[in-house]
Order: sequence, then structure tokens, then C-alpha cells
Amino acid sequence: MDGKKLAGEKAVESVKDGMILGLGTGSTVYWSILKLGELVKKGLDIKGVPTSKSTEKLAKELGIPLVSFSSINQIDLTIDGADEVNPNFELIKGGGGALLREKMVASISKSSIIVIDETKYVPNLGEFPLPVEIVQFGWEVTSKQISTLGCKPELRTKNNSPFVTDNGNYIFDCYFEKIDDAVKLNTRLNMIPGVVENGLFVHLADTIVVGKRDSSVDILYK
Ligand SMILES: O=C(CO)[C@H](O)[C@H](O)COP(=O)(O)O
Repeated sequence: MDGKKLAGEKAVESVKDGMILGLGTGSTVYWSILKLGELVKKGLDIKGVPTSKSTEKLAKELGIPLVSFSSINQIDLTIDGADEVNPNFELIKGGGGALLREKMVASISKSSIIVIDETKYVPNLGEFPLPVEIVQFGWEVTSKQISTLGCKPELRTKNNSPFVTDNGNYIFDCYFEKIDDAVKLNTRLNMIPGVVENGLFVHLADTIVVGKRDSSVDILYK
């Protein structure tokens, strides 16, 4: 069975009646959202906070009640995917371009479950290029500043034009040889004027659900 589907569905077992739930973005958490839709139809009482326009659309189609991010102070549980996870529970996120809203939602979540297939659990972060969201103004200058941190930033494109996030910004996919100190790099990136947010998530995950090729699921707790 598909590891993404296994992990996505397994995470939903932690959802309880009355919860405000952060709904992540991507093809793994898609399975969680689908399952939540089924449970809502059977009477589960939850409210979702979507992390992207695509997740908002999917949740609405499935009849999952939503609440706006602006109207809440805390989220009980967030379920989201990741592009890489290391044994310290540090993540690279943003492959789907939703990293800013995902980080904002994670930052007010009491608990966060990350759903991945086993290919994404890695000893060191950095094989996956780190997404960095930047304002459009002067992006060429921002690129030069980011490259001084030891990477090659590539402007993400879609249909031969720059990819634009739900927040109207661009994304650089940054190729580092290896990320040794995610905490330090997270801080240094966000200090560069023009950088809105980066895809390193540190201290923002407490449970990792890993769906495996042999159809088993590992649940890792911090
Ligand atoms: O961070 C994300 C979107 O911004 C996704 O969670 C991440 O890219 C993983 O996606 P998928 O589950 O499709 O592999």
C-alpha cells in the first residue's frame, strides 16, 4: 500500500471531537483530509484551519467546517506533510509552496503530527532543496544575499513564469550541500531583508507518522 496514504490515514486516529485542526497541504495530508471528510459525514465535530487555497477548496468540497485563522488563538492539532524529516524532528517543508501559512498554523498548534512516507526520513537535511519564500521586489538582490549562506538559490517556475504563492510572493529552491545546523540557518535566512519565511521547521513537530513500503506504519514521538 502507498506509504503516503497509510501515514495520512493513520494520523487521523488522533483526532477527537471538538478539536480545532490545522489542515496541511500536499499529497500525503490529502489522505488525512479525505478521511476527515468521511468522519465528519458520520458526525465528527471538528473545525479546520486550512494552510493553502488548495486545501481550503478540498475541505469545502468534503463538507469539513472551517474557521478563519484570524479568529483563533490556538489550534489543538495540526496534521501536515514534509519533504524531509531528520531524527531531531527538524523538517524541510514547502515543496508544495505553502510553507508560510503552514509555519504560521504550526506555530500556534498545541501539537503537530507530520505524515510522510519512509523515503523522507533522512539522517541529514539538505538533499531536498530548501524552499524560501521571498517578496517579488528585488528578488535578484535577495538571491545574492541568500547565496552567501552557502547555497545556490533557483527561482521556482510554473509554466515558464515565476511560481507565485498564495501570498503573492516568489519561492527560491535553495541547493545546500548539507544542512548541519537547521536552527542557525533558519534564523540567518529570516534575517535577510526580502525573505518572508523559509521551509526549515524547528521545534514545530512532536509526532512523525511514517508509512512504509511493507504496509506497516512507524509512529515516532519526540
Ligand atoms: O510542505 C508542503 C507544502 O508546502 C508539503 O507538506 C510537502 O511538500 C510534502 O508534500 P507531499 O505530501 O505532497 O509529498
